Amino acid sequence: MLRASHLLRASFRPLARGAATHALRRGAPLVRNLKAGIPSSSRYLATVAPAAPEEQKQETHLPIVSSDASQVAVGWDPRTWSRFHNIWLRDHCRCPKCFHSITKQRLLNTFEIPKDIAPLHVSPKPDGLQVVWSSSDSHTSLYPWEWLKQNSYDPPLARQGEISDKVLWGSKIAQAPPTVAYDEVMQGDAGLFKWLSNVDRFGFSFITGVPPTPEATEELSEKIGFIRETHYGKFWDFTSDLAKGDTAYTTLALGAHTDNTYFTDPCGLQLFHLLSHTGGTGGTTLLVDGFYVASILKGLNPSAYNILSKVPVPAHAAGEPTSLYRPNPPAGFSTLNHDRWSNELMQVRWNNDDRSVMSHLAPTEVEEWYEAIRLWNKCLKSADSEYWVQLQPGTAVVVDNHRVLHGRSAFDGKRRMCGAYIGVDEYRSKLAVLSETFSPDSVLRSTATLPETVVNGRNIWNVAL
Ligand SMILES: C[N+](C)(C)CCCC[C@H](N)C(=O)O
Ligand SMILES: O=C(O)CCC(=O)C(=O)O
Repeated sequence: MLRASHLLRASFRPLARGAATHALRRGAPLVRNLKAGIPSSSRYLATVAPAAPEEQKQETHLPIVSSDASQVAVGWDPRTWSRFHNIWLRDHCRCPKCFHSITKQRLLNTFEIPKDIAPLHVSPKPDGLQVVWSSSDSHTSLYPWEWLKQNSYDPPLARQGEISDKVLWGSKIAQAPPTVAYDEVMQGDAGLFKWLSNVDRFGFSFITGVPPTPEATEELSEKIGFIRETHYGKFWDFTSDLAKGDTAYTTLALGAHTDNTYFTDPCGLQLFHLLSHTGGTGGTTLLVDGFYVASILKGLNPSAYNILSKVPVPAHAAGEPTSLYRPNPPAGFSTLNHDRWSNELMQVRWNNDDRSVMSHLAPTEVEEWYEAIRLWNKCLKSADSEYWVQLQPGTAVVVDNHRVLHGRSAFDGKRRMCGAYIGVDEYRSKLAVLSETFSPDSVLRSTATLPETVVNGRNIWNVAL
């Protein structure tokens, strides 16, 4: 049954023929907004009923909205419509009855929403799409325009043209490596945001001016989030004494690798700070951007890229008598792991020393898999990929262990390194919290002043919720 509130002979039909299209006013002209600075998606807009002369200066431009028995359509411009299912909109109501504004948890019982839920009517308001539901209480919901745009799924709009601000790099990063000053980080959140923004964009960052002590380095690590304790301890201060059953505790060279491939959930960040190196040489640090190398491999040999994206690699940490780590599932995870939704490369997992028996390869896969990792290794070790840097006491480095591989050259003499792991969720949570303040997105900016919206310091329309 159609709930026609108004019908406008629209020049386009966003929903099934005959859908009720909310007419701002019969014949309301569809005008090209010539004002400079109007975002492209809102260049063509229906103008709210022509205002009386004295109100002309306060024109409000709103999308056109339509609804039918199953969906609501929002016309951003004549060629760009989003369609939201009624059940989806009702489920995502964030009024105080449906959504706990402090805890940011759903109060609404999703399963009591009638399957045939539909609007009594929809109308475009300056603050967003208003829906009055045909429920006994005529429940009313408001959805901010920018939130609808960010969460549009038919079609997806938020990712269109979204350019990842990740900077892929090779050896030339040596000319201007991402760096922040310790004092800036310790002074406050702005410096911490700059540091973590470096890591988000480049996959690593140096921190200069760090007091060359384990205590100062531990305190710095904890600015990001609580340290992730493992069988190597919490904050580590290590040297080449095999204090732990791992080659990191020797003088051996370590090829480019990511840590914790034997964990189901490898740590997110790894912080290193060289405290001293006396009576010897070597121990130079190696950094390689796994995302950069993967992009090279994908161009050079897509088949090898696909094999590394498909074949799971088992791994173990078995050097400590009291622990024997393997990931779950034991077959492990592929070397290149992608976001199932965007298909974007999200994680590199690679440590050939910690790799276990490849007992699950199909016979036809064996030779092509070895060929693929041979090419992968060749790309990792190319002069164009490797960034060698000699750490000094006072300069720490933090590495995104899901993206950047690290290693070191062999060394002799007495070398003391300290550092810590930080969980990937702790890192991403801290960056998200800082971003709310230092780089709010269009949804946060456009809804910040709406009533009952920023509660307990957090905007209920945060796209992370
Ligand atoms: C960082 N710390 C020195 C504590 C331990 C290093 C462990 C290295 C291990 N082979 C891995 O790849 O995870
Ligand atoms: O000793 C170093 O410089 C790095 C050691 C290492 O790769 C690790 O601990 O994972």
